[in-house]
Amino acid sequence: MTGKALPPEAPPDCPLCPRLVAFREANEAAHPEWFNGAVPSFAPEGGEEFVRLLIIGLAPGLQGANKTGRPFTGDYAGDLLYATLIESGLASGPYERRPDDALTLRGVMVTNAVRCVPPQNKPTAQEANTCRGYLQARMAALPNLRALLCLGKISHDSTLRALGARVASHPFGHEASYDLQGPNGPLTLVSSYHCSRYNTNTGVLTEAMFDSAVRRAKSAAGL
Ligand SMILES: O=c1cc[nH]c(=O)[nH]1
Repeated sequence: MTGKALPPEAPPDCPLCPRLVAFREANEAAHPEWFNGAVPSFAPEGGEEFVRLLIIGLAPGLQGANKTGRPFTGDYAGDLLYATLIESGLASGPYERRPDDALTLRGVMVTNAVRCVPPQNKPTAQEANTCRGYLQARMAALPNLRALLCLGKISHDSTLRALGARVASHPFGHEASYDLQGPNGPLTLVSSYHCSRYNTNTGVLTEAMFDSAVRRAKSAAGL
């Protein structure tokens, strides 16, 4: 943690993680037309007060959210995430891999544990710690938040720490679910294997498994 209170959204040119700033600058030089910044959370229709479920990914993909500026937009993980949200009634299409595609979320916000793209898709523990202040502020700014869906172990662990809960007492697992205290009242945390192409290609996560985790989180959120 930085020790300093952070706002719910990072400025696009957030300076907190030197390695991520250097990576951003290299990406900017190579692809000036890309977004190349800390990616803001994707809010539902109606805004923050309508958010009952917060979906927390790992970090922007280089050619996905880092390019388009919207979480999970433009890469395989987003294809699966947004198709599943549409199927379960938590979003309305079309999802077309671009931020102006008119996709709308219903009662759900999508964010990331780390807001800037990391090299090789792997944030360091220090980067997750530093970015956690934004996640804490993000949760605190959602007055009607009831449930969290954490995609992958890094998101799961970072979210537990953001809530002041012990990681060792709340092990990660697919559809692991814990009742915790959030900044604005009780929260149910549901975890899922990350919806990455790697996990679906290797059979770690099937579409049916992902759908089931999303529906569990939807139900916990009362949506
Ligand atoms: O975790 C992820 C993966 C892809 N895109 C994101 O925004 N987050």
